Amino acid sequence: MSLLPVADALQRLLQAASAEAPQPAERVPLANALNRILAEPLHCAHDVPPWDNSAMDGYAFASRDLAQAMSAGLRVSQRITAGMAPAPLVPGTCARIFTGAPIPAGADCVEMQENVVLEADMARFSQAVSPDQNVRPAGQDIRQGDVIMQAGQRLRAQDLGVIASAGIAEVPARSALRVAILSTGDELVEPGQTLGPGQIFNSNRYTLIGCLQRMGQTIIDGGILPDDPDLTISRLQELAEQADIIISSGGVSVGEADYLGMALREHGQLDMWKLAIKPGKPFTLARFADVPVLGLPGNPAATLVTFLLLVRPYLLRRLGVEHTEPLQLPVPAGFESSTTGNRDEYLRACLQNDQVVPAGNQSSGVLSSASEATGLILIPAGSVVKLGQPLAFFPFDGLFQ
Ligand SMILES: Nc1nc2c(c(=O)[nH]1)N[C@H]1C(S)=C(S)[C@@H](COP(=O)(O)OP(=O)(O)OC[C@H]3O[C@@H](n4cnc5c(N)ncnc54)[C@H](O)[C@@H]3O)O[C@H]1N2
Ligand code: MOO
Repeated sequence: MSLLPVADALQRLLQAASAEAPQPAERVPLANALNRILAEPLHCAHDVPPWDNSAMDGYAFASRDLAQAMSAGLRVSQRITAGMAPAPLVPGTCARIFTGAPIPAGADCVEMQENVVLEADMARFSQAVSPDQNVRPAGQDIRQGDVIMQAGQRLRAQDLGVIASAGIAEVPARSALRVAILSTGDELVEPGQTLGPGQIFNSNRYTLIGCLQRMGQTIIDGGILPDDPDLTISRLQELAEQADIIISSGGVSVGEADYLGMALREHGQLDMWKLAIKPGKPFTLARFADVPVLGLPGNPAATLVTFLLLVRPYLLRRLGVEHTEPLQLPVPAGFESSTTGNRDEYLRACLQNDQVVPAGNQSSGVLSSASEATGLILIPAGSVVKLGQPLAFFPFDGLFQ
């Protein structure tokens, strides 16, 4: 059976996500909206800033009075601080003004105080100022009626600031997806318990919790599923009643105890299985009781890599995000590799002297190298790596968002 190229798998995942009903929108106070995804575009009801204001602490005046300002000086007729509504400027005078304060009617520029000599109430300017100098015009940042952000935008700190500057207190955001996570395997015990013979600690559960928490989604804990065909079906049924999506780890390869994959193939609808990706080959997309199931391979590095490269874009698209590609930068290879594989290989990698190098042991069963790493690098199927050759580097910071 040939392996599905990663690009095709991704396209199918995104299509499957787009085909689901849009996630409902809810109103979220701006202070709680970090990382939320806008459900509708936002319009600005006001000019930002709302009025012309000073960019400097200094003196506001009419530029036609410049010659007088530089010879005899201009009388200071008023003092304007930020937050005031100033009276119109008395013709032939200037106004003491501070950064952010409104420009009075009749003034069209501001000279900074460092270039002004003050004698009694007369301000004499030591250099020329042009019209509009040091004036921040109304609407310089945002114009009334402008769309400030599009639907599908994930809100970053600076976005919250922009929305606040437009006076918007609550935003329409996509509600969180209810994501069930299910760990499979008789060998698993939870950290904190005692390991018996043949047992290992469940690490994938925590990797997935971290990934989903970082994305702000609601986690339904499906616990550890023993290797039992009937229990597999009943647990999938239970979770399908509560969740929008089920993400499992393990049990999707070809072993005789890989009951999860069997249940999906025999009692659900299989969409895809076996991709040209390393680690992560047995990644499975299926539906069970009409709920999408994303079956991640159990090897801990495969769970991490397939979540970041396949599940994350799927979830983002479910939340209405159009551009789901992670940040990728070309970085020269600090190593060579002459072996070629038939799968796109994602190595856990570190940056070293402006080059990328593999981090530690790259076995699919080894996770500590992912902790050492700062991102993933891609070695496309069928290619070798030459020293200095640019490789696609995916920083974890871009992959976890
Ligand atoms: N004959 C073949 N064997 C395997 C193939 C194959 O093509 N033919 N593919 C290999 C690849 S590639 C992968 S990846 C794994 C994936 O197998 P499963 O998804 O069925 O995963 P399991 O067999 O259940 O577990 C694999 C491995 O991972 C450990 N594991 C599972 N869950 C957890 C967890 N929650 N926390 C920590 N570790 C976990 C498990 O103990 C196994 O060591 O199949 C290969 N085999
Ligand atoms: O697909 Mo797997 O190569 O062992 O992770």
